[in-house]
Order: sequence, then structure tokens, then C-alpha cells
Amino acid sequence: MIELQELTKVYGSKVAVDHVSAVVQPGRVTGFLGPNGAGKSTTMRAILGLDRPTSGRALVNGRPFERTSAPLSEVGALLDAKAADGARSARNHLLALGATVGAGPRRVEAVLEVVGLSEVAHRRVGLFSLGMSQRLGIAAALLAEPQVLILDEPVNGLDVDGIQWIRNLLTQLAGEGCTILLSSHLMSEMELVADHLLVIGQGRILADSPIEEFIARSTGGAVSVGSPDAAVLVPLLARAGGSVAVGGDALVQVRGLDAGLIGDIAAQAGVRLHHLAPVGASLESAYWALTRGSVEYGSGSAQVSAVQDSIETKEAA
Ligand SMILES: Nc1ncnc2c1ncn2[C@@H]1O[C@H](COP(=O)(O)OP(=O)(O)OP(=O)(O)O)[C@@H](O)[C@H]1O
Repeated sequence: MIELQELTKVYGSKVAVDHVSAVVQPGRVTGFLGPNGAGKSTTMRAILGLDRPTSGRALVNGRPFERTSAPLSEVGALLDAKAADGARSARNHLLALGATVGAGPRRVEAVLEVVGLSEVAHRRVGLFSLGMSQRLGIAAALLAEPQVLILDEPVNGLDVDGIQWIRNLLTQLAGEGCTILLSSHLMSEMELVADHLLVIGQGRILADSPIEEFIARSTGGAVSVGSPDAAVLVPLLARAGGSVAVGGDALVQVRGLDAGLIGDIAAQAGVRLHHLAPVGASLESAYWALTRGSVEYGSGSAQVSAVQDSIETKEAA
């Protein structure tokens, strides 16, 4: 288990992490999401004792990580996939690391197998692609069989097979009782991999909830309505108290009225409906809605519209 208690880190005048309190529970995969500069890496570094908190604390299994006697057996971490010595082979890199934690050649071969690098284990790490380096970094994190895993952007650089693989691996480890915290900018991949979400923006926790709840809450009960007579229907819905956003293709989104009431209003006015359904939301749209006020490095409206363009709105079944 990882506990963050009022964790705060200030660099000069910059508050990177601002009184963050959260518990990362074992037995599930917790995704750590936030825009650039939100404070994810600083939080992870503080958990690992690499950054000293300005105030508050981070505990791993009930105590500060720097007080742990066998750190690599307690926490497996992947912070920088390219940190390995490029001149070594993948196997030698793991053997050298294993020597410091009591993991011998057999364990090294086992983790190489788990991460799918057995065939290329003789190759120099410097020649590895980002995806291969990510796999090697995960192998290193798993080497001493820790119960806690902290992975910074582990999905970055993985192809579709790789993402599927990491999802299966993390789900299995969580099922065995591991505590897993992974950060990512990639919402769609996070949606596939994580069970629980911690969302951070400008150093503060914006959400801490199961992923389904996070998505469900973000829709705010919106209903998507399609009608060739939208021009007639929209004022009627507004008069009934609905908040109406008009989109393209005769589609409107209505908040404040449920689908049944919208259908009744349309029927009474003789308005044709071609579509009427509650709106579901992708993690990406929910995340964007939550963090749009806390993006530190944006490029103004161009960025917002690009993100909006990528929003995938799903219709609930
Ligand atoms: N060593 C440092 N000195 C000064 N400021 C720093 C330092 N490390 C981080 N910061 C600042 O703290 C804030 C949080 O940075 P952090 O790297 O934790 O964010 P992040 O969420 O991991 O971002 P990214 O997704 O871009 O990696 C940023 O404003 C960053 O510029």
C-alpha cells in the first residue's frame, strides 16, 4: 500500500505538489493521470525517496521508503526506460542489477520471458527501441518480486500488442495482491489498463475514484437527441428547463431533462426523433473536462479544439 499524507513539494516559488492525500490500495491497478507539469513525477519521486517533501509524507507499506532495508524487494520502479547502460546486453543489465538484490540467472531468464525479451536478451540495450526499453525497465522492476510497483509512463512506446501485454501483466500482478501505480498521458490506454484513477492537476488531486465512476460522473446525465426538426424541438426543450447544446448533423445534447421527458415533449409537438439516448463518455472526454482548467503548458484554443476533436463520445447502450 502507498499512502500520501498532505504531501507537498515546493521548488522555489513553484508548488509542484500541493497537500496531496491519497491511498493507493493493493489488489488493483491505479492510474495516475494529469497534464504535463501536474506533479505526477514529483509525487512518484517523493514516494521513492528521490525527492524530499517540503511537508507531509509518503509511506510505502506504512513507512517512508528511504527507511526500507531492501528497497528493490519492496518497490519495483520504472521512472526512465532509457536509464540502463546502453553498452550492456539486456541480460547483463539484469544480471548486474540482480546481483544487488539476490536475484540470480534463473530469475533473470524468468523475467526476460515474462516481458518477452528472451530472444533479444543478448543485444545491446543502446540499440533497443523505446518499446523494448520499456519492457526491459519493467523486467528490472519485477526482478526482486516486489509487492509494490511504480511505473512512470510504462505504456509510452508500446504497440497495440505491447499494451495488451502490459494490461494482462498488471491485471495478473494486481490479482496476486500487488499495489500498482502507473502514470500515463494516454487516456485511451489508461482506460484499458487501470481499475482506479487518481487525477492530478496543478499539484492537487482532482479525482480519486474507480474508473467507471469517474466516467459515469462526467457525463452529468446528458442525453443525445437527433431530429430533423431540431429547430422546432430546441426551444421547446429549453422552455422545459433543459440546457441544450446544438451540434452538427441535427444532433443536440440536452442536460437537465431525462430521455423519457424529452421523448414526451417531442411527441406532444409532433416532432420526429431519429435518435434519443443517454450520453456515455470516454475516459478521454471525462479527463479533459476535469483538467482543462489546470493545464500548465497549453497552446491556447488550438490545443483545446484539437483535444475536443479527439473526444470520442460513445452512446450508452
Ligand atoms: N527539479 C525541479 N526544479 C524546479 N521545478 C521543478 C522540478 N521538478 C519539477 N518541477 C516543476 O514542478 C511541476 C511538476 O512537475 P512534474 O515533473 O512532477 O509534473 P508531471 O506531471 O510529471 O509532468 P510530465 O507529465 O510533463 O512529466 C512542474 O511545474 C515542473 O516544472
